[in-house]
Amino acid sequence: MPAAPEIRTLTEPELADWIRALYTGFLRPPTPTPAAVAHRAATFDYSRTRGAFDADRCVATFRSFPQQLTAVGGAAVPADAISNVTVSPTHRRRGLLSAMMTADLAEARERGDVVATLIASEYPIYGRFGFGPAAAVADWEIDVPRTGLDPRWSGPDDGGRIDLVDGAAVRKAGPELHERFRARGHGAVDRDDRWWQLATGQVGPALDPSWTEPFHVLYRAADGTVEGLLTYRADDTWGDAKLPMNTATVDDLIAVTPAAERALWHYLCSVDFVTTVRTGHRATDDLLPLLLPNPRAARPVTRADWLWVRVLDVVRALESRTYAVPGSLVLEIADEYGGRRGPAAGRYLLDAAPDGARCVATTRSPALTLGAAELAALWLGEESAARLAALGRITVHDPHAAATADALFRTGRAPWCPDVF
Ligand SMILES: CC(=O)SCCNC(=O)CCNC(=O)[C@H](O)C(C)(C)COP(=O)(O)OP(=O)(O)OC[C@H]1O[C@@H](n2cnc3c(N)ncnc32)[C@H](O)[C@@H]1OP(=O)(O)O
Repeated sequence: MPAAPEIRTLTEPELADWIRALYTGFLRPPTPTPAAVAHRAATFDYSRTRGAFDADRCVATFRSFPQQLTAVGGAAVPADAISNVTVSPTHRRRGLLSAMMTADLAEARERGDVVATLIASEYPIYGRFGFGPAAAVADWEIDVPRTGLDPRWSGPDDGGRIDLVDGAAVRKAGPELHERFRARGHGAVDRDDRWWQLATGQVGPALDPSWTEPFHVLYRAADGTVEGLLTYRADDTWGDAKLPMNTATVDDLIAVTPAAERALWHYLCSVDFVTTVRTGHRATDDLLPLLLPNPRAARPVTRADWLWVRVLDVVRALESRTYAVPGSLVLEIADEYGGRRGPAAGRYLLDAAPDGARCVATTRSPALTLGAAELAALWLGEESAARLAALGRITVHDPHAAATADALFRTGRAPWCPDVF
């Protein structure tokens, strides 16, 4: 029987081999370019980058980094963001992911992170570790000629203006705009400098020779404040009868006012030649379809789980968000994975009010018993307790408790994480 692969953190000389394993797991051409290695070398925290090594070959990858996740009400909570998870096909289903995850989550809890986050490649992987789908996304395809929008539109009529700008202008205005955006949207995560460099091509061409420059547009309100950013690409498709049939695809559209959101969508649907708009991943309750005079012109093409959350510290997670109405609830959280007690396990009394909440361990009888994954699905307002109870995933001890939980936890707008990480 060959020795089990050794799981440990990385040293810099092993990075190229680690990236090769990463590309292998994601079915990308395996050998990284020197630029890709150099870029990651400059941005990685090796103490949070794990690999599994069989003899001298890296056969599994796992990385985490610090992140700020916006809770309901706008507070940023420290999150352990998990990414780059792969196990090579030669070593699958031997527990390598489980071992790397267990080690990372233990460190995150120790560090004081409130939650762990990830974007799951496939639904069945992470529930077993206490992650729950916490913010879904939806994509629409807009049939532009059917939207009912005025085809003679030539810009916002609200005093604002739209400007095409270059990547340098986006790197200047984008981060501050995004800070305002994420402070008002639960489910959003922070973006570092590297995010803006990648989005604007400062490092893109070196990392990926097929990278092409997108179009960037800023919306400024009448007083000059930047309130929205749109980044999009377009193809070059023409029909047989010399009719333009171009598709514009959104890379990023963030706005801090409905006026900016409305103007940016209207702008994109007004670009000459563009007959189809692909929206990219939006909030499931995005304003978009209803911004169009004919909402059916926006055909839903995707609705899927996106951001997954794992609560590591129940007290701080519940105290960090706001609640629409006052109320109290005793929750029993059943949390076990890999045969051990998980960090969310316990019985908690939540005393919630619109201006804050208090959560303490309690011995009182629970109103609801739920798993860590279900707690995550409720925490950002994504899921309904009544629905989880109907599915048998929440045990209801008090007949009013599911309704109370929904009154407390649900939010007027759906959570949304526009980013992939
Ligand atoms: C945040 C991100 O980076 S998402 C990207 C995740 N990576 C990928 O999808 C790339 C392709 N897939 C892979 O690399 C691997 O299959 C991984 C990482 C998903 C799983 O790694 P493994 O080492 O095989 O997982 P491990 O052996 O620890 O499995 C633990 C349990 O999860 C189950 N499991 C693991 N992966 C899957 C899956 N894709 N679908 C269903 N069940 C799964 C296993 O069957 C096992 O179940 P058991 O305990 O009941 O026996």
